[in-house]
Amino acid sequence: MQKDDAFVPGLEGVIASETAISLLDTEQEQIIIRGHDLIDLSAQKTYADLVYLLLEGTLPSDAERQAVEETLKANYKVPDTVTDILQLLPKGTHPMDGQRTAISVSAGYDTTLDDRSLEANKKRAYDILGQLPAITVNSYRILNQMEPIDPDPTLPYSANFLYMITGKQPTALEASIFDRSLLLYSEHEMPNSTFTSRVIASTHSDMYGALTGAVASLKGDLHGGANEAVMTMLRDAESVDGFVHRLQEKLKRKEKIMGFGHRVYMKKMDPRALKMKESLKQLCDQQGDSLLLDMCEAGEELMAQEKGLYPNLDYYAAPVYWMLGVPIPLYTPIFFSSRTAGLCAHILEQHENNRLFRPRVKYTGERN
Ligand SMILES: CC(=O)SCCNC(=O)CCNC(=O)[C@H](O)C(C)(C)COP(=O)(O)OP(=O)(O)OC[C@H]1O[C@@H](n2cnc3c(N)ncnc32)[C@H](O)[C@@H]1OP(=O)(O)O
Ligand SMILES: O=C([O-])CC(=O)C(=O)O
Repeated sequence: MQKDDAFVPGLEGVIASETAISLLDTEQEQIIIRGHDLIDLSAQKTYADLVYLLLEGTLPSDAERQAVEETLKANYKVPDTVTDILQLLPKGTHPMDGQRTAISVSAGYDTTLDDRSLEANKKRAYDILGQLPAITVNSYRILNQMEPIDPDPTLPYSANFLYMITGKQPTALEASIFDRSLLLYSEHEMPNSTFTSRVIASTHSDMYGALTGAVASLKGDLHGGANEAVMTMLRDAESVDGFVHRLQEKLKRKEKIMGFGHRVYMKKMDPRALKMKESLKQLCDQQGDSLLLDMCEAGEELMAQEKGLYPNLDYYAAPVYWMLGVPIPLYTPIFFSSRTAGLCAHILEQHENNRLFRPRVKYTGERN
């Protein structure tokens, strides 16, 4: 029998799974995705490369990347009735909940739902990734009394996603910064949402169910929801002094500051946040307005001094999305859309090499 002292709150540091997908190597300071350093990949590769790497296991050739793009585009169409269901949700529903509902409902349209083979699961992953820009953006648009928008298949997948969000053709810089944000968000070892999806998949439940659980997990502000909370703080503060003052007040009240800290990176900045900070600088230079960068740097300095805490990816992704013209309620759904590539890779892996998750408890209740 397992001893009670095996209990670790929040499973901190516990090895929960074997995986060949990714590792946070805190000693070498690397995020390893199928053998490659994610930060190196972000300098040379696109989100479509990461989709292929995560689902197929190797980096694609140019022709294979092009085939990924074509496959995703061929799956852009969302069934009309899924859009109708989004229309029925109460206005004011968060698009994350719209996204969760649409993914859940999509199970009913899968004519091979009970086929959990690698081949069927991969096809399903590409289908869902293809549909996610329309599901995500149109959840937001419908819930805000706007007409759904159609994808533009002449644009690459990520540029089309940004186009659907803003309704404008992105510049080359905007498209490449958005693509990089998707790449950086695509996979990150065993965060709460990935663990959730693997736990669900381990009962032989299907990919839609595992992803639906993962959306719910990612929504919380201790996880993906932090990017929206960061931007709301920055927007409401309006100035560098206003932002610093707000952070100081929150710290006095012992509140958590969203966008700082990480379960794994304790004493340094999330390397992905550094990359998004570079993108923020580029956008500030291009737009001739450095306010958001100045605010973020002042917040970063204060948090290092006062708490010894450093930014995570959400802290710098938030102002980047703002400068790209993305409405705040879409920040976490975009994170989820990108992460679906990693999540699907984990669900595939779980189905291929399964052991049911069923841990035990440290009982603290009464016993008569
Ligand atoms: C892409 C992502 O999903 S990254 C995560 C995004 N989430 C956030 O940014 C939310 C804000 N951050 C946090 O809440 C945390 O840092 C987490 C949840 C990400 C990880 O934290 P955990 O490993 O659970 O650490 P925990 O919450 O126990 O914090 C340890 C200590 O640091 C403090 N701390 C950690 N993060 C923060 C923060 N953001 N602001 C203020 N204090 C913090 C805690 O208050 C605690 O202090 P104490 O020991 O004096 O009580
Ligand atoms: O790893 C985590 O716990 C959270 C995170 O940064 C991510 O999911 O990208």
